[in-house]
Amino acid sequence: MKKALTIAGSDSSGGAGIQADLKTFSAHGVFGMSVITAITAQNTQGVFAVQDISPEMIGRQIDAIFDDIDVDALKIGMVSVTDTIKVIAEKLQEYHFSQIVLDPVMISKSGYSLLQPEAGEALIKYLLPLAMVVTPNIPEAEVITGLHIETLADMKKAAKAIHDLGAANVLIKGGHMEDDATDILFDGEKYLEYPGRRIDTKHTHGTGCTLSSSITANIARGIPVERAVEQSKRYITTAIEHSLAIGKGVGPTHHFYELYQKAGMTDEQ
Ligand SMILES: Nc1ncnc2c1ncn2[C@@H]1O[C@H](COP(=O)(O)OP(=O)(O)OP(=O)(O)O)[C@@H](O)[C@H]1O
Ligand SMILES: Cc1ncc(CO)c(N)n1
Repeated sequence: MKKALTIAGSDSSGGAGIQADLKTFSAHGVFGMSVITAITAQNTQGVFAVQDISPEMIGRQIDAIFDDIDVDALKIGMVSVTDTIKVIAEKLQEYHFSQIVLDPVMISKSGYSLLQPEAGEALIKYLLPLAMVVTPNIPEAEVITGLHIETLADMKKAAKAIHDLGAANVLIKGGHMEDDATDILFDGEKYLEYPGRRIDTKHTHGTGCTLSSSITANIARGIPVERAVEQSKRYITTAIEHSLAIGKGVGPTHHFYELYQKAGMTDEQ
């Protein structure tokens, strides 16, 4: 069985973070493991408190996994502070690990800062160059590049700028655009468009986490990046179409193996 790891924060309401990642791995038939970087008190209405896990404990979790188990791919989500970023980067270099999907989580949908502003530079300096795929949304791509993004052409410009910072493949997500939810992938040579019609729902809690963990699971299964993203775009679209009106606010996406089959992805290994 293929094995995937998520290095991310816990979302007590189960819609985003570690919980979304592990559900997504399971739905893809991949064995999921976790390194918890922070615990959030969070629900569908907001993030109310965050407790960061110490960098030492994060390092120990990474060691415990890599000393014992062969990881096929991993994703990085919420990383909170500079010292957390540094220990993750050091450990992944120590283990010569490169199947890395980086979701540069900055601000939650409800507006809470999940990455301290001064840690943004460390994320760019230490984690971006290690990423096989990085998956910023529009506001994150704007922070990373300093560019203003309104059009598909702007997304392409930002993708190129982020590639220049060292990430091998850059996927800019169009979830925050006005009309279509089209995502753009740049691999250093060509741009690929992954068109997506906008689904009219408020229940989009954890869409970014779900997409990046789906890509991680597909990479763990040996699927090349372009096709992994294509399949994961289908998965997230289906997961949003079937999202759940759980709680009083922004409900979560839906993860079920049947959805994975419905998205037409069972033909792969
Ligand atoms: N309403 C929608 N309809 C269709 N696709 C959507 C919608 N919202 C987001 N997506 C898609 O979901 C994926 C995640 O994108 P999004 O921009 O929402 O990520 P995010 O902002 O990082 O999410 P999060 O708030 O969980 O951090 C992308 O493929 C995007 O195109
Ligand atoms: C723990 C966690 N990670 C990521 C997100 C995505 O915004 C969130 N809301 N919570």
